[in-house]
Parts: sequence; C-alpha cells; structure tokens
Amino acid sequence: MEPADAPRRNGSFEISRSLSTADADSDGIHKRTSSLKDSRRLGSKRHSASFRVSPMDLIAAGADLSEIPTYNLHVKNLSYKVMVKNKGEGSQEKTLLKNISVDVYAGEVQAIVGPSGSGKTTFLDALAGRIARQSLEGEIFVNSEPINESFNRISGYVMQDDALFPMLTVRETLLISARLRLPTDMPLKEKKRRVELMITQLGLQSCANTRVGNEKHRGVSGGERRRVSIGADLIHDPPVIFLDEPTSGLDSTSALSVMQVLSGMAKTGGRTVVLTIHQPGFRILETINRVVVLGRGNVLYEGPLVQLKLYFAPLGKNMPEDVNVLEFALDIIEDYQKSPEGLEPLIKLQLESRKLQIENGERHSKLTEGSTADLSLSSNYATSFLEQCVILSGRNFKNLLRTPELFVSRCMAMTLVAVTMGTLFLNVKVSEKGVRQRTSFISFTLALLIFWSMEAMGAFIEERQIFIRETSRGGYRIAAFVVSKDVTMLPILLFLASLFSSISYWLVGLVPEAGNFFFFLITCFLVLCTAYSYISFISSLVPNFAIGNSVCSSSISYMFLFSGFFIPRTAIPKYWIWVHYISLFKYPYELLLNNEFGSSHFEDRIWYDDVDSNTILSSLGAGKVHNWANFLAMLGLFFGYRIFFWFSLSYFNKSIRK
Ligand SMILES: Nc1ncnc2c1ncn2[C@@H]1O[C@H](COP(=O)(O)OP(=O)(O)OP(=O)(O)O)[C@@H](O)[C@H]1O
Repeated sequence: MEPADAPRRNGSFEISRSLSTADADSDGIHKRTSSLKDSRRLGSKRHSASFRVSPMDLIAAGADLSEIPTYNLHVKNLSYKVMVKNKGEGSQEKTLLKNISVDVYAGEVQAIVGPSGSGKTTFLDALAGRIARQSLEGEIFVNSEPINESFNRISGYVMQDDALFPMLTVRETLLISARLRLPTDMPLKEKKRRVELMITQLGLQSCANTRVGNEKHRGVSGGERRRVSIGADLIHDPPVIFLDEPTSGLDSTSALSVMQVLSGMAKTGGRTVVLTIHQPGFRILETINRVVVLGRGNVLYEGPLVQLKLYFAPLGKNMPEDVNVLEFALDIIEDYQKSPEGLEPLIKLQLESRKLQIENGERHSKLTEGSTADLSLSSNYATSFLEQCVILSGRNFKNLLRTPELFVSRCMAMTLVAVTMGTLFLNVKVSEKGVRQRTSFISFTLALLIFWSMEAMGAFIEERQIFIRETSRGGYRIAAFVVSKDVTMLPILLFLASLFSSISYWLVGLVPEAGNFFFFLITCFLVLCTAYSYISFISSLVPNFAIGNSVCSSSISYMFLFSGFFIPRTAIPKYWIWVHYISLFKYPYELLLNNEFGSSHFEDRIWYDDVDSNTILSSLGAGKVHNWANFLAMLGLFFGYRIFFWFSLSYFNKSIRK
C-alpha cells in the first residue's frame, strides 16, 4: 500500500475514479486537473482504479510544462537474435540488433534512420515493447525504472499500414477510437472536442465527413488516410509515441505536415516521439531533434541531428555545403559497407564518442532530470468490458448498414438455395422414395448451410490487421471483440435461418405442424451458429484466405462424411468414431430426422412394406435421440469454438515478435 500522502507517484498523475466521476461535466478537464492539483497539495487518498491524465488535459487546464510528466528512455546494451532456417544447413543464429545503447529524451523527435534492412523497424519494435521481453538481451529503462507491461498504457504505436474500416468517415473513425481509448468517465462532449482538435491538428477538416475508403471503395487520399491512422492511434494522447515510417507513401507537403504535427506534440506537451524514416527532405529535417543511425543492426551515430554534420570529420569525411545531412551519412555508411573493412570504423567511432559523453556526465544527468515513470497503472483499459462491447457492436452494425449489398446478396443466396432445395424435393410422399427424399433433403440442407457459412471466412481475415492494430496497445479486450461479433452476427443468422426454413420447409412438405416447423428453424439457426463459430476459429489460425478456404472445406467435407448420412454410426470403425462426435453435422442431422420421423404426425405410420417410423429412425442411427442432449451438444460446439477463437486471438494474433 502506498502512503496516503503520495498521490503523485513516480511522476505520473493519478486521480481517482470517484474524483473524476464527480468532474464529469462539460468543464471536466479543468475540474479534473484542479482536483488533481488539490489532491496533490492536500494529499488525498489513493484509489485502486486510476487512469492517466494526458499532456493535452494538463495543457488545456493551464498546467505549466514542468508539471507534465515526461518519459525518457534509456537503452543499455540491447541485442536481439533470431534463429533463421537455412536450406539444408539447419538453423543459424542471426543478430538483428547488436549491443545497442541509446538515450531517447522527452520533448524531442528522435528519428531512427539507416539503409534498408539496417534494423530500424526491429529497433523501434524493441523499444515499443513489440518484441517479447525474454527474446531481448540488455535493458530498457523508462526514466529510472525498467520497462514493463504497463508501458503500453503510456505509449502509442502507429503502424506503417493504415488498417482502418473503409466504410466509416474520418470523424467516425476518430470518435470510435476516442470512445474506446479515453476514460469512461470523460464526458462524450469532451471526447468529441478531442476529436475535433485532432482533426484540426492533422489538417483533416476538409475530409472529416468523407469515408476512409480503400482499393475497392473510393475515399480519402493516401496522405489523409495516413493522418487518420496517426490520429486514431494517438487520440488518447500518450506521452510516448512510436511511429513506423509515418511519412511513407506521402507527398512532400503531407509528409511535412505530419512531421510538424509530431514535432509540435513533442515540444508543447513534453511528449517523447520516436519514429523510423527514410531519407527525409530538407524541411522535414527541421522537425527532427535527434537521430539514431543504424547499419546492419549496429548504432553508427546517436545524438543531435545538428552535430551529425561534423561527426564523420575524424574519418576524413567532411560534409559539403547544401547537402542533406542524412543523405550524406547514409552515403558514408554505404561506402563503408562495400569496403573490405566494413562498418568497423564507424562502430568504433560511435563507441568512443559515447564513452566520452558518459565521462563528461552529459547523458546520465539528462536522463534523470525528467520525472520518474509511472508503470503501475491499475487498469489496462480505459473503458469497461460492457462499454467496449457496445462501441464495437455499434461499429459492426454501422459497417453492415454501409454495405447493404453484402446483406442483400446473402439473402438472395439463401433464397436461391431454399428455392432450389424446395423444388428439387417438392411435395415429398409417404413412401420408400419419400423416406429417401426426406433424408437427402435433411443432409443436403445441412451441407449447404455449413458450406455456405464459409463466406464468413473473408470477413475476419480482412479485419485482422485492424484488430491487431487496435488491441496491440490495449484498445479493448479480446473478449469484447468476440462478443460484439456475436451481437452483430446472431440476429443476421436467425433472419437467414428463418428465410431458408420458411421457403424450403413448406415447399418440400415436411411435417405440416407449426411446432415441427419452428424446431426445424431453430435447428437451422444453430447449424449456422456452430458453422460460423467453427469458421471464425479457423480464420483466426490461418495466414490467408486461400489456406483458410482449403482447411475449412477439407475439414467440413470430412465431418460430412462422418455425419451418419453416408455411413450409419454403428458402421463407423471405432478408431474414426471421434470424428462423428465432433462433426458439425451429427447433432442437427439426428435432430431433424427425429423431428420428421419421430413426430407425432407420423406415429405408427407405415411408410412402405411393414417399415414404420421407428424402424426408419433406428436404421438411420437416430433411434435413441434425446433432443435436448443434441441441442446442448450444438450449443457446446458453438461456445467451444468461440472460446478457441478467443484463445487463438489472444495468443496467435498479436503483433508481438518472439
Ligand atoms: N524474424 C526475422 N527473421 C530473420 N530475419 C529478420 C527477421 N525480422 C527482420 N529480419 C531481418 O532483419 C533486418 C532488419 O529488418 P528491419 O525490418 O528492422 O529493417 P529496416 O531497417 O526497417 O528495413 P526497411 O527500411 O527496408 O524497412 C533485415 O535484414 C530483415 O530481413
């Protein structure tokens, strides 16, 4: 327990939920910050649930810069090795980062530069906690504390790819991000104000109501999309910001405006900005304070950009006038890389220069000047599970409404299937042929519904990058994502099951009783649910649509083979019987057979010769079906695959490298 008189802890401000709830009005920030100041002065009690007050809040409340928590990063002897498989030679160790020691200061823009393949992204990932800690050698400190998992809460990461929903507008995208990432008790009005501020800061006013778009749907320009990505990831105003090539793919004007925004964030809010960049132009150079120059995983220079000009002079490399200093540095690296001595002279020069700076006490004093980091925030998410479910479900529905053609095509496909099946088995009779037709109708209905569900595969695979981007920095709980998908999909599946059943059931002429019809409908609904659950699980495991398609179609064909339709359960060899029990077909097949031949409508009915309904059910392996047991088994399959889906999302769909 922390002493009651220590409300400001390790340099980050914490305020209690009770305080902030009381502040939840239009003047929220001012009140919250003054409460914060009061609580610091008076020494209020520490509460268990807490969240960070962002630099933006503090600046808006008129706090001076010295009151804003700042975070310096200190990297000491960091190395990262991976095992690489060589054809025929087994595995070999490859060092991607070699003994890197670097300091990153708050209030500055630090650029990581170097030739292609020099390790820029790898180093950025290591700093941002996107490489498993146990895979890294060396240490990373946030001010004086070793980095830990809570660092994700105070840092934001902007990926190189713009993974955004194309059907949402720029303003909607930012607002959803704000609602997910800003504290629950911040008034919606304030969140909207933040969004408008971000739109202005990023120069997105003219396209705020334009859809983001993608290759298929026209939307904002590439440069604007890049800025929306940055806005969505930084809307919660993290004090430490990592960006992987924020200017890639942008024209020079857009690139400059992005860099100016980032430079402004660093200067005015004391934020720490670290980014990778490829050959920036002259004007962009003005927005960069410090650089880390990498070559083959080694640090070749680290320090203020302005000093780079003279840095290589001891090696006889003097920079001519009017030359881009980074291009000059990269040319030198290229020359050394090609020379027989390699990068050794540059590595040596850097080590000596760093040693000198440490001896002069420059680095150490600077690093400890800042406040100490708060890496123990109690909650990993800004919003509650329920709120996340509501926001994500709302977004799913919005996406569905914006793509009505998708829903209409699903309905049309289902109608077509229902009419085809209905007319193929039109008005079945009570006869030997009628028995065959009914069992065929039931099994092919199941096959069509389950194979048809494979269209769900593309949806998750397309969305996966967005999911990874949003969850990598604690945007929401994975369980909230799973639940929100169900909230959106289950009503649609119920509608489709009703559409299919209403058409095909009466055309075929199955038991003409309302109870049996609804039993049929519910079973079809559960079939769609279990198939959707299974297919989403597979789609979370596979790298792409083609592999997913092949895994799903082969596994479902297998399950169909062991459904009991082609080979009755009693005839399936013991060593294969497990496939029968996990088959998506078995339980609904038995249920629908029982609904038809076990119904009171056909009780004691002789179908042909002396064959009655019971004999038919027994011969089909559905003689002792307990409807509730089969329903429970289907629910078990649905929830089981949902849990596997969640598990797979938690462990295999992370952006963390091993
Ligand atoms: N998991 C891995 N296994 C093997 N090699 C890897 C792995 N990840 C990265 N590399 C290699 O490490 C080197 C550095 O990669 P990284 O992506 O960090 O470079 P970069 O400087 O960002 O390149 P670019 O500027 O082209 O994006 C490259 O040679 C890359 O092929």
